[in-house]
Amino acid sequence: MDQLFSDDFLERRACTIAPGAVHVPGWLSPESSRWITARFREWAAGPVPIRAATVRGHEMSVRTVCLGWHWRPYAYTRDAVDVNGNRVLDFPDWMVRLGRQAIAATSGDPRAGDDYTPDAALANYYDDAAVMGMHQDKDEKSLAPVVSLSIGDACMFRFGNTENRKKPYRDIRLASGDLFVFGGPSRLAFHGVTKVFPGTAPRDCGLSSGRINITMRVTGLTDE
Ligand SMILES: O=C(O)CCC(=O)C(=O)O
Ligand SMILES: [Fe+2]
Repeated sequence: MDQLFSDDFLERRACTIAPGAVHVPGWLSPESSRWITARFREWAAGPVPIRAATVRGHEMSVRTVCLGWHWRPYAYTRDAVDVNGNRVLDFPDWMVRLGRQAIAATSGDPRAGDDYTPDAALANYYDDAAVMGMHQDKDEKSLAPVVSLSIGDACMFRFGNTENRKKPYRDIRLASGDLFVFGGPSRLAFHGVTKVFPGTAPRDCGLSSGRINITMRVTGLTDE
């Protein structure tokens, strides 16, 4: 039994999508997923409530609450100047540890995550109709990897190239519990979510409908 769930087993399940981009299906246990979903509900309540960011005059279909630093198109600030002016919640220590484990799990080197210290997270909620257009995560000054966790309904995640929104790209189904890390040559790859698959959330993940996605980042910013 121990053998079945050894690190080796998990490493073999990691799938490289592009250089520096790795997908690990089912990385989070149902118990961890439920616990994170409960935290997400707390974050969504404030001090900065979850909101749809406005991009070029249009509200996004995805709603987002931030930790550590508040993201708005296209800058990070400590205070949510486009919502209610409140300071966002601190970046939790447990999430730093989880981020380090994610880097270790996707690199195959148990020490690879030791220096990884994410300081911002975007926690997104997708309802049945929500999508996210192709974009780069490029408001960070650091090129440290982005760690992405998904809980709830599955989605189609489009992972593209670093040049433009067009082909070549790969469509990957991200399901509840999946980990996706993109760094190195893939750090500035365009990516987006083209579809959520309603009714696909496992019963034991803590979320009965919709999809939570959390991306951890290293902003490279300091308070002046
Ligand atoms: O929902 C996802 O899987 C991706 C989210 C994303 O790209 C972002 O928040 O920048
Ligand atoms: Fe992104």
